[in-house]
Amino acid sequence: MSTGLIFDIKKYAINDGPGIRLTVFFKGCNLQCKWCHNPESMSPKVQKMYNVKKCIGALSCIKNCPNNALKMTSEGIVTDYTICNLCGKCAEVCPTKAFEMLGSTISISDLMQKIDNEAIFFDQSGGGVTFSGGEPLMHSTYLLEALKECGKRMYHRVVDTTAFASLETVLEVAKHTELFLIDLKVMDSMKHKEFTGVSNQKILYNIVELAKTNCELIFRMPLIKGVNTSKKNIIETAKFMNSLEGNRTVINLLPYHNIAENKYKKLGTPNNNHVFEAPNINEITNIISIFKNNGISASVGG
Ligand SMILES: C[S@@+](CC[C@H](N)C(=O)[O-])C[C@H]1O[C@@H](n2cnc3c(N)ncnc32)[C@H](O)[C@@H]1O
Ligand code: SF4
Ligand code: SF4
Repeated sequence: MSTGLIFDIKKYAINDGPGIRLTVFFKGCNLQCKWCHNPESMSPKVQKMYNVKKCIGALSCIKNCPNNALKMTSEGIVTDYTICNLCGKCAEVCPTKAFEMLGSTISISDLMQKIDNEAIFFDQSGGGVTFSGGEPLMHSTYLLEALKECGKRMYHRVVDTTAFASLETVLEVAKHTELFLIDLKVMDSMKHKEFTGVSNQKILYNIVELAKTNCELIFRMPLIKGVNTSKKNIIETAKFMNSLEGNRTVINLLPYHNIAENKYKKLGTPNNNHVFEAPNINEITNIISIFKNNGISASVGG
């Protein structure tokens, strides 16, 4: 049985598909979006987060570190990552959880136990399980095992993905998924590469093929001023959606927010000095009507 690196499991999620859901967040992403609100999901390795505001100077972390990797400074505890082996012993003893380890492996049977515990909410609300991240398709062996187990129990399955994987993987996962949530981040491939680290050619090709299956597809677009809010990009997005097989005409708009600002600081990775902005309400209304005029039903949220 495989194991997956997971950084969070969120109960009672209501924005990751229909009904009340349990969302499993994988750690590791093959895109590196400059606006990502889950920076703790980007690295495929276990990480350590330090919140200086929670640190009361108990120093139990320093005493418990087997490698002498911690030092008290005027700016709080500093880790020497050349000797820290991410064993987590500092986080274990920290009384205020100023240190937090990000990412742990979990067996399929343990994961299924957590999912089964929430099943009562799925039945009552028309919900189910969502696999998100990070990028779930980076963990395809584990993901497929989990999807198959959920399928045996008739749980509704959503995969929240970039579709940046081999077509073979995407189509195999599609056999065990009811609904895909997929971003159309920006249609211009150079811009896509500039802001996410990869071109969108493979993504768009995979979506064309995915649309030929019976899976439901809901598109999402993080709305970021100056990146993807131009009339040209909205029309190109609508044109692409209209070219797909099946009725693929729904897009959820997610206005940019910077709730992750603090997380970037705690991870010690300031967000590349990029300052992003969401469009204002008038601009969003205009985007929705451009979509509408081009046959696409767009709304905020989801
Ligand atoms: C964190 S991603 C995980 C799934 C997958 N990696 C993806 O990008 O589609 C989940 C959703 O959050 C959105 N998102 C990420 N950062 C955001 C931000 N700062 N503001 C608004 N939406 C954001 C993404 O566009 C995506 O629709
Ligand atoms: S993770 Fe382990 S090695 Fe690293 S600072 Fe904490 S206790 Fe020391
Ligand atoms: S693809 Fe998704 S998880 Fe990965 S960096 Fe972009 S928004 Fe974050």
